[in-house]
Amino acid sequence: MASRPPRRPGSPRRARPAQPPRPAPVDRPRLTAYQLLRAVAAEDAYANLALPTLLREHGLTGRDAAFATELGYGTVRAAGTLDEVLAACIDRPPADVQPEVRDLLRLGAYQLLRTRIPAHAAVATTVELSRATGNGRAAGFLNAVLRKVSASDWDGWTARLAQGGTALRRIALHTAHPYWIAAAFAAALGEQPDGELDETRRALEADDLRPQTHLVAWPGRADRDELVTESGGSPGRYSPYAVRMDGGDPAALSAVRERRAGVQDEGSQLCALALANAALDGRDERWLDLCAGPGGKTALLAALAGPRNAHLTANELHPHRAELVRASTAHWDVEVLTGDARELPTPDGGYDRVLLDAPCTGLGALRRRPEARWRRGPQDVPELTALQRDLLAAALRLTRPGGVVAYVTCSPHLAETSEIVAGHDLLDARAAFPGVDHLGDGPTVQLWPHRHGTDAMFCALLRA
Ligand SMILES: C[S@@+](CC[C@H](N)C(=O)[O-])C[C@H]1O[C@@H](n2cnc3c(N)ncnc32)[C@H](O)[C@@H]1O
Repeated sequence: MASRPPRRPGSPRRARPAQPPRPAPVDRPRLTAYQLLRAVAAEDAYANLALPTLLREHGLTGRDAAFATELGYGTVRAAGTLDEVLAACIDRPPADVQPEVRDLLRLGAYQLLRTRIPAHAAVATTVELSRATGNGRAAGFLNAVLRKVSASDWDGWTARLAQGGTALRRIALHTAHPYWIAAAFAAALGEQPDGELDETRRALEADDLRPQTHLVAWPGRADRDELVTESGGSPGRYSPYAVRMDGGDPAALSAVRERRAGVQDEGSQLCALALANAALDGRDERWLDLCAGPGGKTALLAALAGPRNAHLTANELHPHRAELVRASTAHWDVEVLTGDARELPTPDGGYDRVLLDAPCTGLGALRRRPEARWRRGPQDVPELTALQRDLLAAALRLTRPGGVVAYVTCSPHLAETSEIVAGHDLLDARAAFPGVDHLGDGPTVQLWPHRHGTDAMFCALLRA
């Protein structure tokens, strides 16, 4: 800030013309991050959909865009743990804090505890932001609370908040996950809440990082090696069609613009491939993707079905998502139906291979949706598992005797995975994941971010 020359003691103060108060300077990346928090909290926005619009509106690119993204996504991801820290620093119930001020506090606390921004800058810029957003009357409160937050670091706060709790509670706080999700991960990894929890910690840490973008080079439409060259990425670890990008915008690639390649997590590719790879005797002509929207796996299955003289049908409950399936499969001969998979007007036993990529909690793809971990709750699970059971019964009914069903979820929650397929005739799904390491004892497959660098996808193969 420019400093004025000191006034000589005793010299008369010169009258200055009245000036309107100067608007507080706006730090656009921080303002963008704050507006993202408001959109998520007040409008139930999805952060990954709201952010690109905000970046465009503020004309942010390059380092500024990266900084706004880091602040916005990081704060949204850590919101639950940040709220516990803030509650310990506020002398009134957090629910009594005005929502705009609570978001400013979260943003300030995130900078203090999870970035290398110096404490004085984190506090000062948050106070400035309060003025720039019409919340200036809370400036003193923000300053006081954030100074208390800055008295310790992330490790110190999470250790203090976890005192007297289980080791799992500490890991959940430290990796910014709700306890019930940390418990679901531990159970899926076979670890106890009061045990060593080494792998659970690694899984939750990996789940707290932004994921690498994966591309799929659809067979028959794109060459994987050319996509590696064009994207500057590297070949996927397991899927013969995957490319792992090291950065950059996939939408800028000509292969993606020309719909020869798409964006798809390698784990999702592997689960679609597992259905195509599964051993099958007899007829292999009719494939079905039962819950297909928005059509990522449908596109890969369509690309695989054609050369094998199989025909693919896709079904989706919601008409707007069925439209997305049509768009994603426009280059192939795919029949797209719109309806409830439990009441499809197709004859029982009509299909040889059926993919049931079931609606689920999405706990295995939290890396992609910063706000999702705090929106879902354990109360969501029973309704979903009831639907998953009904959908699996429908999938088996639609499959011919001896045919195969791939039951897939992007969740590792045991209630949505092993417990749904228990009691059915399971194939050893590991055989349909050639070259994939760390697959455990089977017969089902659970992929993990920390083991495979993929979403935590589950796949069981069932004989109808
Ligand atoms: C996990 S998503 C499928 C993702 C898709 N396989 C992909 O890779 O792009 C589950 C889909 O099932 C749809 N769905 C939910 N209930 C359904 C039902 N009863 N019948 C058919 N589809 C349903 C949802 O709308 C959602 O699009």
